[in-house]
Amino acid sequence: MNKKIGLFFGTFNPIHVGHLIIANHMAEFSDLDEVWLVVTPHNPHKKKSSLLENHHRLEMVYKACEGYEHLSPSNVEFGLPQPNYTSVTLAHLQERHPTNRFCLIMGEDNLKTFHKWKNYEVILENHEIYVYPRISGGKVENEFRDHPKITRVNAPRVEISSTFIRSAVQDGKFVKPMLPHAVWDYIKLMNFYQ
Ligand SMILES: Nc1ncnc2c1ncn2[C@@H]1O[C@H](COP(=O)(O)OP(=O)(O)OP(=O)(O)O)[C@@H](O)[C@H]1O
Ligand SMILES: O=C(O)c1ccc[n+]([C@@H]2O[C@H](COP(=O)([O-])O)[C@@H](O)[C@H]2O)c1
Repeated sequence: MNKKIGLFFGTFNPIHVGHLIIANHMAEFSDLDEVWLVVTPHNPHKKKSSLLENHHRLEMVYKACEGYEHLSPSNVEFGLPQPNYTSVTLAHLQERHPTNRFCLIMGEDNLKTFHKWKNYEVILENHEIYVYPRISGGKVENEFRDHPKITRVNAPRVEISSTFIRSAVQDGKFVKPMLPHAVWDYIKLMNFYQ
């Protein structure tokens, strides 16, 4: 069956409620059939230090998606060259699942730097992008304004970050409401970010 899949890429170190609210909103309130949360081993624009191992980040995404029928974790980038360029991953997925239509889900912050991504023109030629609002500085390039392949989805803004959570856990703070329950329990059990 032809499915329209939204790909929500991230390092998810760890996945938090902000991510989950966006993924669920996209699955429920857009024309996407499913949302896949793709765990990225190495974002080309970020340093790899202080990252938990891939399988731990994936495990947390698994736990977060439990009970959400339309959300699935994906480890597709684990087997691809690093750093992980999204254009490479998209080409790989399209070849593996030729009948699916893959769209990118990104926050407005990422759209502002999208012109610096490798082969961004090719991505836009072959895929739609669903953008949700995020508070951030800078401006969206003119070429991406009113672009026929870019759709804005008015998802709620929840400004939580993984960086904040890592630093709070290290300081012994109780930040359980910012994380899916099972993710908080796993972080505590494994003594992550201490
Ligand atoms: N609170 C949030 N609401 C909506 N989108 C978010 C939120 N936090 C992160 N994102 C988006 O989710 C994707 C994955 O984010 P990522 O895993 O880098 O999380 P992060 O919280 O931004 O992490 P870090 O603080 O470690 O940089 C990115 O596209 C990012 O813009
Ligand atoms: O392909 C690129 O050139 C590229 C450049 C920057 C970021 N990305 C991807 O965008 C995703 C979200 O990035 P981030 O930093 O907001 O978590 C992450 O999975 C990265 O691999 C991809």
